[in-house]
Amino acid sequence: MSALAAARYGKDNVRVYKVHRDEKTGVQTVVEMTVCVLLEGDIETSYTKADNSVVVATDSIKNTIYITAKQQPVTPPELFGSILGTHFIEKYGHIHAAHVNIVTHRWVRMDVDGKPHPHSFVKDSAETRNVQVDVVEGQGIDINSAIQGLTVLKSTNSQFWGFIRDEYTTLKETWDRILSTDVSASWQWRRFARLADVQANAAQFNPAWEAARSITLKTFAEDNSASVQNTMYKMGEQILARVPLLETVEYSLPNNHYFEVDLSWHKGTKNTGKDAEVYAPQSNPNGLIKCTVGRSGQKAKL
Ligand SMILES: O=c1[nH]c(=O)c2[nH]c(=O)[nH]c2[nH]1
Repeated sequence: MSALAAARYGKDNVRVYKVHRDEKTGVQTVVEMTVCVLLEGDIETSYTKADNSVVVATDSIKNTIYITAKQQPVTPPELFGSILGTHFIEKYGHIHAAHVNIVTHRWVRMDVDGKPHPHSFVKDSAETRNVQVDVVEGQGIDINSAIQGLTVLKSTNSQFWGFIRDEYTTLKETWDRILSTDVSASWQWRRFARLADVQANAAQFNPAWEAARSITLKTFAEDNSASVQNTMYKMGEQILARVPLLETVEYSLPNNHYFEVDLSWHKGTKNTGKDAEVYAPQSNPNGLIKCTVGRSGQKAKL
């Protein structure tokens, strides 16, 4: 005998673009996002008994995303996700949870002749702003916000020494290395009781994203890094200090290595140590360093 242990379904990769036209100034603002909505509830018989009477078609879910984007603000994405998720649990009595994921793509207003252009934008990197919104009937709304794909490099002021040396160690200690990573940073908000609670705090979401982004960049640039571990911890603690409504901040940072190249075989060319100028960027393998920073008093899961 078998039984359905867990199930959720919905529409993924719903691409949505919305423009706001300010009639007075002629300035237009655009948002492009990729949305996933997955539903949970009393849907077991659709799997076990071929009973489609409990199924909100994924096509209808896609339509609902478009209609909600038309009728409601799509920014901040934390609010849009909460509005969308709440719609499903309120509209359908047998749907008890909605899981909304939104990836917002980076369209940055163009500067032309030193002035912000009213309707032209540039995608200056693969960086995205992401949210995961879980709306659960009777429990509330959990929101996780994130930055992904923010690629950074510093050409000095990064060290790595004092690590374990044993019969497996070949890495040399260094007091000056290249540090490069693709930042994934996320921050977990304290649970919101309901949509009204998210609406009451909606003004906090954009400043939190700006703070997370600027603290990440500033700390990366200014810290004379002892290790990826230590630098990411410094980022996390500053973000928590800046945004009281956050419970945790999480980082996942690949260490994208740049190796020195010994060129002494060519006429004794000096290209190592203090003479290193030409390096070989490595695609793999890479270090991968993760951490979650919480508030002291919270239990650590180490
Ligand atoms: O910042 C670093 N942390 C490590 O844990 C590590 N390990 C390694 O080989 N290089 C580095 N760099």
